[in-house]
Amino acid sequence: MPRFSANLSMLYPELDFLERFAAAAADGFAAVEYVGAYDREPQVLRDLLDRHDLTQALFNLPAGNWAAGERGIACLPDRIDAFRESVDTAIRYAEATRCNQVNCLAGIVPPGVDRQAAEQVLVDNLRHAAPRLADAGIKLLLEPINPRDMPGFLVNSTADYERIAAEVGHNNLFLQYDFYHMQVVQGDLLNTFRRLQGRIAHVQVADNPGRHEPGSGEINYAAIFAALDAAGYDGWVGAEYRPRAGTSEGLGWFEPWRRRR
Ligand SMILES: O=C(O)[C@@H](O)C(=O)CO
Ligand SMILES: [Mg+2]
Repeated sequence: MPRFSANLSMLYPELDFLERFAAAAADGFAAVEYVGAYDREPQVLRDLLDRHDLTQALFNLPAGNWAAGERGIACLPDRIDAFRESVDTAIRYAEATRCNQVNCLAGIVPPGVDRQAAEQVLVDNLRHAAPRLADAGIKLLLEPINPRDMPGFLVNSTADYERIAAEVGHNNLFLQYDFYHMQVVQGDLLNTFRRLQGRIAHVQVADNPGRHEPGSGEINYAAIFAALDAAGYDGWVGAEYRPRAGTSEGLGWFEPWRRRR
């Protein structure tokens, strides 16, 4: 039976961030995830998780200046020291929230920087991060993201992940398999999931086109959820989509799996 995590960076946009924890719990989610909450004290997050009996399923390494358009600093040649500090910060937040996996957003290749050079910076940074996170009992994930939603983003496909993971050469580098991004970039969703399942630590779902609720577009999520079960996938499934109307009103797809208190 799939276990769902509410992605608080996209769900409940009608609420302030800290109010979204209660809303997700009230709607029957057992876990939450988000891009990052480094502007909050870790204990504030831990208190909310405890108060609402929620698991922290995932968050991202610090991703730079989000408002200025940065989407990760791991491939930026002039931010290597900042990246290495970000790993320590992420460990501190993961320990406080009992989160056992973090995603690395590779970043957008800056103008004038060669993609291969940016990828080498990413590889070197992941070689730094993977063992440190492993020592803390935290999985490091790498998420391919489609270039339509995030133009210039360095890691777009599972082939990119496989090439980079082979270069990094550390077993603590897993794949974050976002079905929405993978549908946009490469399709063949279930074959790819099955082939890479041993390296997939987290999946996320949204439909295409529009990145709205599962069942709103072309992706057969009934088949995908059944296949996750059949494959014995025991990770979280991140509900990471733009609600078409109110978040709670749009949770009809989630009915079979709500946690009933
Ligand atoms: O798919 C996404 O956009 C997220 O998983 C993420 O981490 C970057 O926003
Ligand atoms: Mg995602």
